[in-house]
Amino acid sequence: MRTAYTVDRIRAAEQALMAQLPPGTLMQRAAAGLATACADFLGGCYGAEVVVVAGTGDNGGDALYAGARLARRGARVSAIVLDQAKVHRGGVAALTTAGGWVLAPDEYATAIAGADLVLDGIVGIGGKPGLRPPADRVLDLVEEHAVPVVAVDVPSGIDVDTGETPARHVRAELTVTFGAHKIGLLVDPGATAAGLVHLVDIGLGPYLGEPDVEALQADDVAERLPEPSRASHKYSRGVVGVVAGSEQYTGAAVLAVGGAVAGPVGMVRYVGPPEPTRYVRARWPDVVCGEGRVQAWVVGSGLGDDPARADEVRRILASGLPVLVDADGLRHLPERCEGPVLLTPHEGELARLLGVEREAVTARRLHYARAAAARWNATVLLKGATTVVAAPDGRVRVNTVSVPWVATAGSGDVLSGVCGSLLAAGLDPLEAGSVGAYLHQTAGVLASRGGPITADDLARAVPAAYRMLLGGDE
Ligand SMILES: NC(=O)C1=CN([C@@H]2O[C@H](COP(=O)(O)OP(=O)(O)OC[C@H]3O[C@@H](n4cnc5c(N)ncnc54)[C@H](OP(=O)(O)O)[C@@H]3O)[C@@H](O)[C@H]2O)[C@@H](O)CC1
Ligand SMILES: [K+]
Repeated sequence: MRTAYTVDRIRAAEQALMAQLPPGTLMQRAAAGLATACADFLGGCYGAEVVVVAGTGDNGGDALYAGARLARRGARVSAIVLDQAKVHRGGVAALTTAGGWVLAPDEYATAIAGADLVLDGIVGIGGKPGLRPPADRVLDLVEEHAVPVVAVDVPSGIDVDTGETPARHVRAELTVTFGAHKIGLLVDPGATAAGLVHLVDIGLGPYLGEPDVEALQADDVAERLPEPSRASHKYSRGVVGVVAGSEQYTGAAVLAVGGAVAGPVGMVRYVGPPEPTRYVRARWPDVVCGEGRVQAWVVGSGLGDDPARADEVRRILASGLPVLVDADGLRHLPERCEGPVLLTPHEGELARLLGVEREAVTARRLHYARAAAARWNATVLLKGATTVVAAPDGRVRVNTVSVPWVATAGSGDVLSGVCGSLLAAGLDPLEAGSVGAYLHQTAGVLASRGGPITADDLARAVPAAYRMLLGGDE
């Protein structure tokens, strides 16, 4: 499990650990891990040109001490000190002793133009979003010359607790973070700004407590994927009912059912008008068409605006059974949901639900997913490159496995079927949403292999992804 914490929790853990250790120990642990990660990034230190950009806090200190270590290994390391009066003195002394030097402002452009790597030590967890002068002018030069950036702890300028980027910020290829993941490294747009994230263990673990945000990894997903036992039969494995598609949108029915049959349930029921029913029957002979008992429902994709289907959605939502509500179904939510409900909007749908602009949701994904979960008393899975799943009790999971080719028409219909199948097999909405999102993206990896895919390819790849995660044969 990848776990992320608020800045306050990380600060508290840092205080508790620091009380046990000689002063400066944590900064040296951080700098050592950072220097090793930079050396790996560069593919060796000797002769590499490194520019450290050091702000006024300990983040700058980490960067300067790491610069000193790289200089001792043969790199040519210079530093841009953003404020001479407030810079970490020990860090500057260590760098100059190791053979590095501090640049004068008229040397910045030439040094950055010739750099193999820029180390972003402008601000860390003490930073407010945005960059102040002269950091913004230095970033102009870095971007103009397209120099790769390794961010120290966080990419400077992001909102560390939310991943929001309301103002100018660094875009890193690699972020080397200390002690624990910060929420802003896992949630977009901050996650994208961070690039790859490498965690350096500095010993905070025992002091951190419960995480604020979690991201499942392959072994966590494998533990949660339902598997039948020898005693299982089709009903005990779970039955999922799918209410999707219409005369106009027949594909939504086929794709949502395709996701559902690829999941762990023993049986799928489809309930819909004649035309999509014909398509579903032709494609999935194992699917039972018509009403009957189920353990969970998937409702919503491609329903159109038939009032009878809207009533059906309301009736299902009032049944108390676990329900996944997607797309058109989201227009028929009650004032507050009762029972286990998983809503799966994309950003535009969530914006409509909450009465805000789509851009606002893009900018504040975690905030609006949490707000909707609290508002409707339901778990909200906000689709996107880093999927956010927020439960009404405040727990949050994000999915960081992301394949851009998965963003294709009908992909969400497949996801709804997969997650609904997991709900019917007994997972609660937070588990079904987070496991389903991981499974869906893993299917995307297998189907795409670096090229374009259709939603149908995705559904067909789900069983192989399931098998792979369970450790079965390829
Ligand atoms: N936690 C741990 O266990 C460990 C933490 N360690 C390291 O310590 C780092 C935290 O250090 P920190 O507390 O000194 O704060 P930091 O982020 O360097 O910057 C604060 C300074 O920046 C300024 N400033 C603020 N916003 C700004 C902006 N937008 N643009 C420009 N400037 C801005 C602000 O100035 P002020 O607003 O006060 O004028 C303040 O002086 C942490 O990220 C990690 O790298 C490791 O060494 C070891 C273990
Ligand atoms: K930084």
